[in-house]
Order: sequence, then structure tokens, then C-alpha cells
Amino acid sequence: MYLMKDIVRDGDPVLRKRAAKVEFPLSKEDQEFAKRAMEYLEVSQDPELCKKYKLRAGVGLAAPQVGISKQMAAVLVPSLDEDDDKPSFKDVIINPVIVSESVQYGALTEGEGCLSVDKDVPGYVPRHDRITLRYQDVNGETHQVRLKNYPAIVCQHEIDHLHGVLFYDHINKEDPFKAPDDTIMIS
Ligand SMILES: O=C(O)C[C@@H](Cc1ccccc1)[C@H](O)SCc1ccccc1
Ligand code: NI
Repeated sequence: MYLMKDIVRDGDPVLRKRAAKVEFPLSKEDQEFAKRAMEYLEVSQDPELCKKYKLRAGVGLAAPQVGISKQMAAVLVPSLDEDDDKPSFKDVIINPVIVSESVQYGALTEGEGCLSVDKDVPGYVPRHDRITLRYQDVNGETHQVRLKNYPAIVCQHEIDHLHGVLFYDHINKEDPFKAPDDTIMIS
């Protein structure tokens, strides 16, 4: 499993590169990332284990964030209603492509953070509220899923990492809390 020491921080050029496409069958290194990244997310979302391993909670972890410039990201988005323990989205997305996206924006009301960015950067991060995502899983199977609101926001944050984009690149410099007026605000 990865620890915070394995996470590359803003300033490292790997976070600003466009990551390379992943070939199948996965190499040992790629399989290792998939396993360790999903483990990180699961452990980080367990309050006890999160404290024990001194992790920052995460709902996504992209390969460039551990220095691997390849198009892979683990995503584990818990369902928003606590009692339903089935995640709203859980998979390792490989060579992801957003094949269609809503004109309407969505943004988290609390703004965003990033495991690779230690400073708080306040402001709304306008993203597409709904997306159709095509990706391959660790077995090379192609999936096409429609996501909206929180899971859509998380996948766009992770896919940005594969294109060398960080969340604060999207924040309006003049007025950080300005968002297009029909933006869906997600809490
Ligand atoms: O740095 C990362 O990629 C992981 C981020 C993903 C993220 C997605 C959407 C919006 C904000 C961040 C971490 O999950 S940041 C910590 C966190 C944990 C739980 C919920 C939201 C953010
Ligand atoms: Ni991030």
C-alpha cells in the first residue's frame, strides 16, 4: 500500500506531464499500482486505519501522483447515503476517455483538495456535471459508464492528473467563488 511519503507533491514535473497510454496485458509494475492505489483509498476511508497509517483520506489516486506517468487512476467514491455501503463508483480506470459531457457545470460547494497539493486553495472548481466515461479495467475489459455529480467530479479530477492538470488550474483567478450561473452546486 502507498503511504503519504510515496505521494509526489506539486512542483514535481511528473504532475504536469501528459501520462502515457497503458499497454495490455498489464506489466507487473502496472498491476502493482492498481492494487496498492485501491488499497490506499480503502485504508484512507477507514477512520481507524487512516489515523494508524497517517494518511490523508482520498477518493481517487492517479498514477502520476506516485511518480508513474501512465494513464491509470484508482477511484473509490463512497455512496453519499452512509447506510448504503456499496460505493457509488469503484474501479481502476485505465486509458480513460470522456466520450461526452454535459454543457451544464457541477462544482463541490467546499471546493477541492488534492493529495499532491499540501496548501489549501479556496474556490469553486467548475467541472461537467454529467459525463460518459469510457475506460479499460485491469483485465483490459472496456467499460462505458454515465456518471453525474460527485462521482463525475472525482473522475474528472483524476483524469486531469493524467493530462498534467491540477484542480486549482480551473479556479477563477479574479473571483475564486464565481461559477457559471447554472452550475449545480454539490455538497
Ligand atoms: O488528489 C487526488 O487526486 C485525490 C483527491 C481527489 C478529489 C476528487 C474530487 C474533489 C476533491 C478531491 C482526494 O480525494 S482529496 C481528499 C478528499 C477526500 C474525500 C472527499 C473529497 C476529497
Ligand atoms: Ni488530486
